[in-house]
Parts: sequence; structure tokens; C-alpha cells
Amino acid sequence: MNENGKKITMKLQVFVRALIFLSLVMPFPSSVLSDLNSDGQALLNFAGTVVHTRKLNWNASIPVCTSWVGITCNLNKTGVTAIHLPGIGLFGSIPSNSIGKLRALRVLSLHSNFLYGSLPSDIPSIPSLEFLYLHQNNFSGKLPASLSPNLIVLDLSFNSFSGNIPPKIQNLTRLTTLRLQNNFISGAIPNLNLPALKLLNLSFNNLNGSVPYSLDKYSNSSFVGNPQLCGAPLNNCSKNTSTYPSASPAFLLPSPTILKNHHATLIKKLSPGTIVAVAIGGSAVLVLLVLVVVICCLKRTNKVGGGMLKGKASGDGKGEMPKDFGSGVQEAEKNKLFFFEGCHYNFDLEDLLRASAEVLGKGSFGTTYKAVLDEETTVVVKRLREVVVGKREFEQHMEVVERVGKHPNVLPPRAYYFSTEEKLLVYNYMPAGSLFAHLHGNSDIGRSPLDWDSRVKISLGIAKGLAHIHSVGAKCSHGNIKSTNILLTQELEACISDVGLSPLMNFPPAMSRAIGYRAPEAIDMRKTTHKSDVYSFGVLLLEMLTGKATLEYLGHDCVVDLPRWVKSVVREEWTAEVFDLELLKHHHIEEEMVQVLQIALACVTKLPETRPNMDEVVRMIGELRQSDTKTRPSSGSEFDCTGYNVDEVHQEGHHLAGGNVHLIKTMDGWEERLSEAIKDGKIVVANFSASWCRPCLVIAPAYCELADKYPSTLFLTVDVDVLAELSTSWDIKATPTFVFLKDGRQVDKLIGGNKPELQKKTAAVVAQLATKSPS
Ligand SMILES: Nc1ncnc2c1ncn2[C@@H]1O[C@H](COP(=O)(O)OP(=O)(O)OP(=O)(O)O)[C@@H](O)[C@H]1O
Repeated sequence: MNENGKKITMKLQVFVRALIFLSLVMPFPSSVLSDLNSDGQALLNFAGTVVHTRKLNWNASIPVCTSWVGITCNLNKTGVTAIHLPGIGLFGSIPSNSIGKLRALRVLSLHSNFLYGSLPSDIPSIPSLEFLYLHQNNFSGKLPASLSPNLIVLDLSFNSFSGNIPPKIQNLTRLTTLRLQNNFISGAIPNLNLPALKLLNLSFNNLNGSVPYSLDKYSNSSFVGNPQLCGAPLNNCSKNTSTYPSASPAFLLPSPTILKNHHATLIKKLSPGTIVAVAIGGSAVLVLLVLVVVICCLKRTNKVGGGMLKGKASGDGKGEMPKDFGSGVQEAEKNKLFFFEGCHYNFDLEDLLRASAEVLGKGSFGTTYKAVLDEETTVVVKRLREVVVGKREFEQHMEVVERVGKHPNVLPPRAYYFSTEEKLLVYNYMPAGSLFAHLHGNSDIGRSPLDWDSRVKISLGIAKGLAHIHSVGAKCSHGNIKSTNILLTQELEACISDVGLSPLMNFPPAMSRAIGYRAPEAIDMRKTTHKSDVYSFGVLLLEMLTGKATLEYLGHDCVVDLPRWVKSVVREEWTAEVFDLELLKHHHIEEEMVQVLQIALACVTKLPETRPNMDEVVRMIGELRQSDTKTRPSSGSEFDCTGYNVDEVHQEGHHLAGGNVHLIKTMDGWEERLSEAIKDGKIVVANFSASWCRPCLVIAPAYCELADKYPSTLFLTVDVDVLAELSTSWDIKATPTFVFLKDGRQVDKLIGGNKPELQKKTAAVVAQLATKSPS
């Protein structure tokens, strides 16, 4: 693997740790030893209810204050003062009478987990509590009404809290940071006069009324995304203030809260211009697609004169239609090819039987041929075997299929033929081939591998097509979703083939390739449902992410259980091994890849009722695409995993450090930009990561302290992924920020950063850059 590949691989290892909770959940010993103090008991109550990863070593047999992960105690070890468990995959609701019982607790940091439900009221009201970090979870219900009067930081952002801002916040005289953004908080903002408050963010809620005068000193970014809110620093109340679209209701997957919140933010932040552009662009693509299909159909065929005679050659490979092809077609019925409405093919059955033919494959429903009628007309003929319904029922069913086929991501049959002995379906020939061929057959035909954008586009197309099929009725499922049944246009739009065939057939024993896509409850084809289609779609997503087929030839055909394989790889913490090496060559896609992996894993859960439906899947993938322009570095705006907008944090840091902070946001071109910033004599904060678990909130105020302490100093923030490059053990607390003089000498370290190799290396880089750019 090249350098870049390795880097991305390591990034992915960091990213996907958040997924591990899906498979790493471990039961916690519920027995409690009698000598355990009440804090220990309270913590065990918490851990006994909230699912967690094996990183948590809490055990009744070990004293709480010596080595329980994430726990800090007071000096005489009589009480727990801090809990730091951010981003470790905690999943579930916090019970009351657990953390709320810790009477000495000052810091509670459980952000970036998967916690949901209401926040027990005994937690925020712990009298000693000073720092409460619960952002990036999925807590819901009203905001806590009773709050510790000692709170300094209250961060409940990126959750699903609703209700009003409790007026009691006014009593928090020590509060310096209040972050409630990206929730569903409604009502008017109370007139808050908080003397210590420096950071305020109420953006992207459902707040209304006018911004109280006491708060108009905060910037616009503290309030944006509340369409009903007006007054300085937002627009004047008399004007229309809806500058941002309101939030779409959050989608609740069992797991990816982060995904939801992150993307809810991104959508909310799309400007109307962008939305219009996306809408126009989308419609243009759609119109183009329809045009292509119409033009294809309009190409009338010339009758084949002296073409290939029926029954001449082999049925395998290129040649003519096989000897017995059409043998069941009775003379009187030769012209009884039934064409669907809107299709203008101009051949009859006889032409078809004489056409030059090639076997494309033998599937579960019969053999599929490519039939070339003339230079302009090539179709695909599916010769169905084991049709169990009679003519009338077949015809009625075809009417439904015609209806279902009216969607840009569904490949409709163009014509059919039915007689007692022969049943044929005619489709447009899709020269770009199947998704299977694109993913697994490239080397044979010199086709370049599918890049990430194309894979996402294809996934979205399939999801839309499938959602459309499901919208026709509860009983209308596809039943055979797999990569050979996804055909692609030249523009790489996905078309789902074989729609509506399952109900017509005598259920064949599933072919081995199909078995890999089958939901556990639908191995028998008769039991396919919407949710079993969702499972198959999840396998398709995994196939696109991993580049692995569901069937391997190891001397004999071997079915690959992709969901099982992927889960086992993630469990063993070899997550980066999951992804297709072809994809690892590209920059800035790792976050999206992990998000798609989350969607895929949600689709392939064992219990059908826990899988999302296809509409929800469409929305999730769609959000991924809409956020695309925001998450790619070229857009100039970035979000980290905790949902912080780096620009926003930069502004805060910049503001607080007296306009003397220069932030370098991305890895691209960082050397040049660092040099420039050094030349400008600015304080430099270099974030060498596009995203993930950067405690911006912690770092931004800390910049200011350091800016005071070391004027004209260079700050360098090194992220966990860079750390991972040098260290095999991942420590969630280590997000080191080093402070360097411009000559490369280190003068301080801010958080973590006890990795000498990393310090040495960064110091060398800084020194080298400093000499390159005289200040
Ligand atoms: N309209 C089409 N244009 C181009 N290729 C097609 C078309 N329809 C099917 N194919 C390709 O022909 C091959 C055989 O298809 P067929 O549907 O018979 O089998 P299958 O997809 O492997 O299995 P199943 O019958 O279970 O769907 C597949 O590789 C498929 O991708």
C-alpha cells in the first residue's frame, strides 16, 4: 500500500472505532462486591444498563479510584470527580439513580456516543457539577429544568432535545459556555444576562421571537438556522428572516446518531441557492435520463432481411438464437409480441427469433440473451422457465410490472410473449453492463474501477428504485436484489432489473450467488418482503464498499457471507481491511465510506424490524450527497466528527485570541499555508485532519490562554489520526496540541501529547518550515 493508502487506512481505523459498538458490546458483571462504595455502585448501575465496548474495565473487584477507565477521583479517593468517556460507543439510555448519585462529580463528558432517551434530571442538577459535555448523542425530551448552579460549561448540542430554554439558566453565574445548537428547542429565548458567558450557540433549533438585547453582542452564527427568530444580530424582525431551511425531522437509526445530527446540520446549513442549484441539477439529470430512454425507444428498427435464421447455431456465446429458441412459439402467434405502452420498437417475434444472439447468462428465472436485430437495435430477451401462472394472470401481472417500471431507476420490460410452452420478456440492452461486471470484472475488459462518487450515485439510484417498488404496495418487493440485477447506463445511473419476476415463478432453489444476498428470514424466495429487500440492498452496499463478491471460487463455488465477514473484521479492529483497496487510493472519502458502512450494517441487521425502510435509506444516502459539497475540503467548510463546524470554531478562537489565530484546516497544501501564516507572524493552529473527535470546544478557549501566555507563538494541533501513524495504541484522550516557538522549539503542550516520537517529528517539521519562511 502506498503512503497515502496507509494514511487513509489509519484514519479509517480511527473512524470506524465508533462502529465497533455494533458488535463489541459486552455484558457487564452485575454482581457488586459489598466493599464497593456508593459511587462505584452508581457507576455499575450505569454500566449495567448502557451497552458499552470492552474498553470499559469497570469491575466490582477493582477499586473504583485506582484503575477504572475514564474515572477520576478526589485526592483522598473517596469520591468520583470526573467521568471522561467520550466517543467510546456507549449505547442506550442512562438510568436515574446512577451517575446522578455521584455527589462529588465536577466533570461529566459522555459526548459523541450513542446515548438516547431523556436525560435523568438528577444528573444536570448534581450540585458540584461544573462541566457537562453531552453533545453528539441522541438525547431527547425537554431540556433539564434543574441545573447545578456551579455549571461552567453546558454542552447539549447535537442531540434531539425539545421544549423551551429553561429560564433557570439565568442563575448560572459561572457559565462561560452554553451550546444548545442542533436540537429541536422551541419558544422564545429568555433574556439571559450571564456575566461569565463567552460562548453561546443556539443555532439550528426551532426558536422564535426576537433575540433579546442582552444577547445581541453575540455573532450571527450563535442564532442562525432558527427560521422564526429575528432581531440583531439576525435580520430585522419586520423582514422575512427565514434564511435557512428548517430542519427535516431527524431520522433515528438504532446506531448512527452522529450521522443523523451531522447531516441534519449540513442540510440545515445549505443555502437556498445551493438547494435550488441541486434541485435544478437533479431535474436536469432526470430530464436527460428520460430523454435518453425516449430516444432509445424511438430508434425504430428496420426489419431484418436475410438475418440469422432461427435454429442455426449454438446457444452459447456469440451466434444466433439457440436451436430450440422459440420452439414453443406457435405459427399463428408469431406476431403476438405484446409491446408495452410508450415503446416504439418495430420488430416482431419472427425478427427476434432470427436475430443474432449471445447468451448473457443463466439466472434463477431462465436464460438471458442479447439479441442484435440490426445495427441500431439490440435487445435483451429473457426466456423464463418454470412460470407457474396462467396467461391471464401473467398479463395482469405485467400491467403491474409496467406501472412499477415507470421510474428512472427501474428497468422496465419493453415487451413480452406468452404461450403455453414459451414465455419471453424483452428489455432494452444496457451496454454499460451490470454493477457486478463493474465491480468484479474490470480487468477482463480494461474498464477502470468504479470510483467512490460513482458508487454512491449508484447506491442512491438503487435505493430510490427500490423505494419506488416498495411504494407500489406492501406485497410488492423485488425479491432478488443483487449486483447482476443492477444494470448501469453509460452515465452510471443504476437500473434495477428483474422487477416483478419472483411472483410468477416456481421458486427455484436459490442459486449460490443469490444466497449471499438473502436475508436470514427469506432464504425461501416465497418469504421475501420489503425488509428482506433492505437486507439484500445492505449486502449490495457492502459489496460496493469492500469490492468483494458474494461468491468466491475456491476450487468450487463458495458463498461469502459479506455481513458476517464485515462484522468480524470490524470486531477484530482490522476495520481498514474492510474497504476496497481501489477506494483507499482516493482522498477525503473515508468519512463517507464509514457512513455508508453504517447504513449498510443497519440494513443487514438480523431482525427485519430493526432495519430501516428504503425511504429512510434514500434519505440517508441523499444526505450524504447533499453534504458532499460541505464535507469536501474544496468547499472551504468542514465539520469534524463531533459536528463542530471548524469555521465556527476558528471564528471563536480567532475572536477570543484577539484576531491573532490562523487556522489551517485541511491536509491539502498545509505546508504552504503554514509557511504563509508563519510569514504573517500569526499564531498558527494547524489541524492536520479533516475530521474526527477533535475536541474543538476544549481547544478553542485554550488557544486564547496560550495566546496570552506566548504572544507570537506557533500552535500546532496534531490529531489522533496523525498520532495513530506513530502509535499503535489508540488513546481517545490523546489529542495533543503542541506549542512551538517559530524556530521549532517546543514550549508547551496542551492536551495529551506524551508521545516523544511525535513531538520530535512535529518539532522538526516546524523548524524546517520556519527556516523556509523568514518571519
Ligand atoms: N438488459 C440487460 N442489458 C445488459 N445485460 C443484462 C441485461 N439483463 C441482464 N443482463 C446480464 O445478463 C446476465 C444474466 O442475467 P440473468 O438475469 O439471467 O441472471 P442473473 O442476474 O445472474 O440471475 P437472476 O436470474 O437470479 O437474476 C447478467 O450478467 C446480467 O447482468
